[in-house]
Amino acid sequence: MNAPESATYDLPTRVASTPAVEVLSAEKTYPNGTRALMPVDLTIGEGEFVTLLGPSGCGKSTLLKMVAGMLEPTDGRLKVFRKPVQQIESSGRRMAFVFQSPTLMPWASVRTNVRLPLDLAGVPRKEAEARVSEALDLVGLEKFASALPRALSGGMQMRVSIARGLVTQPDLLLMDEPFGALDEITRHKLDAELLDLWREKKLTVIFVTHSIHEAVFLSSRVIMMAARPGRVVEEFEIPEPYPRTADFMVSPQFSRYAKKLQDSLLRASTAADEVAA
Ligand SMILES: Nc1ncnc2c1ncn2[C@@H]1O[C@H](COP(=O)(O)OP(=O)(O)OP(=O)(O)O)[C@@H](O)[C@H]1O
Repeated sequence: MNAPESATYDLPTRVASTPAVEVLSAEKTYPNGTRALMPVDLTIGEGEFVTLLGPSGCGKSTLLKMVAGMLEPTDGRLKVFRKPVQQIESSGRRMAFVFQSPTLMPWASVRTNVRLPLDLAGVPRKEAEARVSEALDLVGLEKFASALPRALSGGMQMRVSIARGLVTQPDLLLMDEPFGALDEITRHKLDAELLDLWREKKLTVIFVTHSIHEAVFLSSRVIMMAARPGRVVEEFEIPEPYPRTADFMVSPQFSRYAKKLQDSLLRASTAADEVAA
């Protein structure tokens, strides 16, 4: 992806001012009786980069899908840009969801795949094409607009998926382990590019991962969750300046944050085992 024009980052961390997402005692029990989430209270400010971290089954995806309005809470409420999720359009703001798998239409070109949300929304073709070109440019795939997905590497397919999210010009980007299936080097490259996009587009991001290192590298705040039943157990600020370069990853402070998260993850996993025993 292209670097933002100005690469000077002055913010130590984003200051949570206006809430972008408010989770108000929202909980979820699935129809089969699985208690996926105990009541969660969480406010995410505009411009934050928040990561949900925790052992398998702790409800990260469930929480993200409730924020997206793809799942109804069993009890409690969620607001996005001060409106109930279903009324986000009336706030004049938009959100996009990027899944772990790129889920591209294999028979359609990169350009057509990225245009899909605009076609579904009935955006006129000329405007849609211009926005697709801009989104492909942002993720560095403008030269591959006519290619079919199978001609692209896993990392490039994920970029297409991100472009498809960005084409709707979202204010809030929800990402469910988007780089989990990629090799370490590609993942790190996309992490760095995502931070550039976050900064350039002034996005609010909620990012699900299993990776402590990814969480430290990306986040202004990490929410630690535990399983059985799923719940939020701790949260951590990562008040380090952006951009976060490769040097940050080998710094003593990076190791300190990683150790804190590792200890917390261990506590979260042990808590689940004790509940299960
Ligand atoms: N549609 C569903 N019906 C019933 N139970 C579900 C459903 N989706 C998820 N669950 C259960 O809810 C709990 C939370 O699942 P969820 O996928 O939200 O966790 P997660 O933290 O995202 O897990 P992972 O890290 O493995 O992706 C798990 O016990 C899971 O098996």
